[in-house]
Amino acid sequence: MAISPKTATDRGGKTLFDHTIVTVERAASELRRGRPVLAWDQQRAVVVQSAELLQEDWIDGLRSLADGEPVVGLTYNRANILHVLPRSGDVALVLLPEIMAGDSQARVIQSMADPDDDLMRPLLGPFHVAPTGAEPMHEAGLKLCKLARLLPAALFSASFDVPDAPGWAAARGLLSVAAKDIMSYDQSDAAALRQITAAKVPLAGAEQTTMVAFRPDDGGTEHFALLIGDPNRHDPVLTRIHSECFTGDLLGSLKCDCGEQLNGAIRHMQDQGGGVLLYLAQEGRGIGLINKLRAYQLQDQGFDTVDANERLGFQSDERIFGPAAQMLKIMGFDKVRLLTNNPLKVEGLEACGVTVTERVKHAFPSNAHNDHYLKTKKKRSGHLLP
Ligand SMILES: Nc1nc2c(ncn2[C@@H]2O[C@H](COP(=O)(O)OP(=O)(O)OP(=O)(O)O)[C@@H](O)[C@H]2O)c(=O)[nH]1
Ligand SMILES: [Zn+2]
Repeated sequence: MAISPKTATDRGGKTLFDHTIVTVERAASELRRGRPVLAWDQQRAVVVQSAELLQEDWIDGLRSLADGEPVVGLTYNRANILHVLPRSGDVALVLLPEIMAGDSQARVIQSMADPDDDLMRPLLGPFHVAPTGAEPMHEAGLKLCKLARLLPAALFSASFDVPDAPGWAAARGLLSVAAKDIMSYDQSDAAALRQITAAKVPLAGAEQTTMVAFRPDDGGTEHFALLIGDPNRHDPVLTRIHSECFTGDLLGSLKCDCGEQLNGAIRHMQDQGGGVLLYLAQEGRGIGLINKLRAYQLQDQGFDTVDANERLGFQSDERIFGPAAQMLKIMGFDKVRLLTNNPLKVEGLEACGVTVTERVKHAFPSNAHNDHYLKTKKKRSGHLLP
């Protein structure tokens, strides 16, 4: 169905022809399909391709699109593991490595991205950093990989001057996206959240519960809130920001404390006469379920939860709190008593304009499987745990 200009400008005063979020979402989906996209900044551009999904013929494909050799882009954390460092900033551009007879270049590039192979290929390298430093499009390219829930590593064409990047891309059947739109995506996606619907969902132990659904106008990430009881809007509301954990929340995994924290928060709110549970679609501290399972695989090899994330090329925590703050504001809450052991959640929420009047501790006894995880949270991530 075509969208008439009237409909397009009708939704909360925003225009659907402001393509920012739509374009970033589409570009992320292209990467997930193993397709390249063009990232541009001012008059410069690079073609970006996810490293983990790379196929051999695309290396020549990138050579044919831009003069010069492609380079592999890695975050500081991943580059550090491979003993290369960025020339500046957080992105290392690495020359295509020599390959041994019988190996494929795409396979070696995948191994540079994916630590699953670190033990199988301990002699990978040495790697050499490219003579030119990263440009804004490279940083944006890696951010786009993260938004696509892929490993943050990419094959980039040589960068080049281009007066009309969208036109250049369209002529070659590629999607183009501005680096600045990728970098501001998190804020725009959160700011565009709208309440879509709300319905009663009686929970065992909290029968007066309403589930409220939020979605950005332009098709980005959906988040949910549970209103337990009917908390009043004038006093600070008992609140839990809970990041999605499929394994802990749904499957009852003993590897983390999420399931207990989720059910414990609902019980606590019921006992206290009401509260708000914000259920954020930020699985695995924002890296996605597949990457969390990769992190678990590394933990099976002996790395702790922080080192595992970093070995994958991520920060130890990739979450953002804009969506949580936005949902609270839309529902009419501006002051909270936050159920958490994590000081970063308090800071994150306050930075987004919500007052945290009190941190309410939210700890549960450990078990044989999550004891080390909880100790790591206390020791390395500053969690206020007993
Ligand atoms: N990357 C990664 N994510 C994990 C791991 N274990 C649990 N998670 C994720 O961590 C998040 C836990 O979120 P929360 O319980 O809301 O937050 P928290 O930082 O532990 O802080 P609290 O409010 O004190 O519970 C969920 O998204 C889980 O999926 C892990 O080993 N690696
Ligand atoms: Zn969990």
